[in-house]
Amino acid sequence: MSASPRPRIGIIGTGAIGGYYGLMLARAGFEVHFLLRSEYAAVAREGLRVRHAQLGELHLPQVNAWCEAAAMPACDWLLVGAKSTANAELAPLIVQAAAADAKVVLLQNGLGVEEALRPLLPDSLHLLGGLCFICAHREAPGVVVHQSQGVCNLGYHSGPADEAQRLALLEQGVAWLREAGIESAPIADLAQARWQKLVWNVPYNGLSALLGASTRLLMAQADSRALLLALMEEVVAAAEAAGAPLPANYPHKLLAYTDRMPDYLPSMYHDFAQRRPAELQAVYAAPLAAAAALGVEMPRVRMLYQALSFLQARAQG
Ligand SMILES: NC(=O)C1=CN([C@@H]2O[C@H](COP(=O)(O)OP(=O)(O)OC[C@H]3O[C@@H](n4cnc5c(N)ncnc54)[C@H](OP(=O)(O)O)[C@@H]3O)[C@@H](O)[C@H]2O)C=CC1
Ligand SMILES: CC(C)(CO)C(=O)C(=O)O
Repeated sequence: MSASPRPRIGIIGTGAIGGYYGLMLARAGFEVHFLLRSEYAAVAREGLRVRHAQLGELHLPQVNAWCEAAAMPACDWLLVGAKSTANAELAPLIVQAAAADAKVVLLQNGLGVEEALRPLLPDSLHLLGGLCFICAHREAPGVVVHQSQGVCNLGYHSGPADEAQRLALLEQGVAWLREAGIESAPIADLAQARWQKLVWNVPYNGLSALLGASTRLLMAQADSRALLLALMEEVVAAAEAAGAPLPANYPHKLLAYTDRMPDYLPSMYHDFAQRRPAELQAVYAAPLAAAAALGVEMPRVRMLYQALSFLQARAQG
C-alpha cells in the first residue's frame, strides 16, 4: 500500500539509528533531510556510509545535510534519532523542521518519552513511537556500522488523528519503510510495546555499561546470566502490573534470542564509554516510577539505576 504521495522526511539527530534509517530511505528514492551537529562538516563533505551486515558498504555521497533546523524545508515525517536525553532541547528544532501536520516519530528506547515531549509540541503535530530492533553504532563521523536486524515498528501516541486515521497513518508509514527495505509493522498498543522492549534494554544496556561487557560475555558467565534473568523478571512483573501483557516465558525467550545475536555493545555502553549523557531517565527512572506507582518494587533494577547514576555523576565531575 502506498496511496499518498511520498513524504519529505527529516532525520532529527543523525547518529547510528538516524543515519541507518535515513540512508535506507534515501537510497530507496525518498527525499530525506538530515539534521546533524558534531558530524555536520564531515557528512556534508564525505556523505553518509552504512556498513550493512547483509548489503555491504552503502554510500550516500550527496546528503541533504543541515546544521540548523530552521533552514530545513518543512518535513512531513520527522524521525527523531537523537537520544531521549536531548528531547527537551530538540523540541523547538522539531517544530522548526515540521510541516503543519507532520508526523514526529521518536526512534528511542525507554518509557515516557512521548509523554515528556508531547507538551512541548503543538497540538497539530502527530506524535508516534518507533521501536527499533537493530544493532548499530557509529564508527567514525558519518559512518554507521550495522551488525544485525533493522526492524522499525510504528505506534501512534497522540495528535489530531481519530482512530481510523491513526490506523491508516500507521499503515502508510509502515508501507513506506518497507519500500525502503526496512522491516516494519504497526503497533496496536505503544505502551505495551515499550514495556516489552524494556525487558531487554533494562538488563543489557545498564550491565554492559556498568561491567564494561558485551552481550556475549554477559551471557557466558553464570553470575551475570543469572542477574540478567533476575532483572528481566522484575521488569516483567512491573509490565504485567502496568497492564502490558507479555509473551509466556518471555525472559527465557529473550535469553535465547540474545544467544543467537552477534556479540553486541548496546548504545548505553557507548554513551558511558564516550562520556555522553546516558538514557537513565527513560530506561530506568521512568519504569521504576511507573512500577512504584502501582505498588511494584524492582530492587535489582533500582540498584542498577543507582550504580549507573553514580558513574554518570562521577564522570560529569
Ligand atoms: N544503536 C542501536 O543499535 C539502537 C539504538 N536505539 C535507540 O535509538 C536512539 C538513538 O540511539 P543511537 O543512534 O545509538 O545514538 P547516537 O548517539 O549514535 O546518535 C544520536 C545522534 O543525535 C545527535 N544529536 C543529539 N542532539 C542533537 C542536536 N541538538 N542537534 C542535532 N543532532 C543532535 C547526535 O549528534 P552529536 O554527535 O553531535 O552528539 C548523534 O548524531 C536511542 O534512544 C537508543 O536507545 C534503539 C535500538 C537500537
Ligand atoms: C534489543 C536490541 C538489541 C535488538 O533487538 C535493540 O534493539 C536495542 O539495542 O535496543
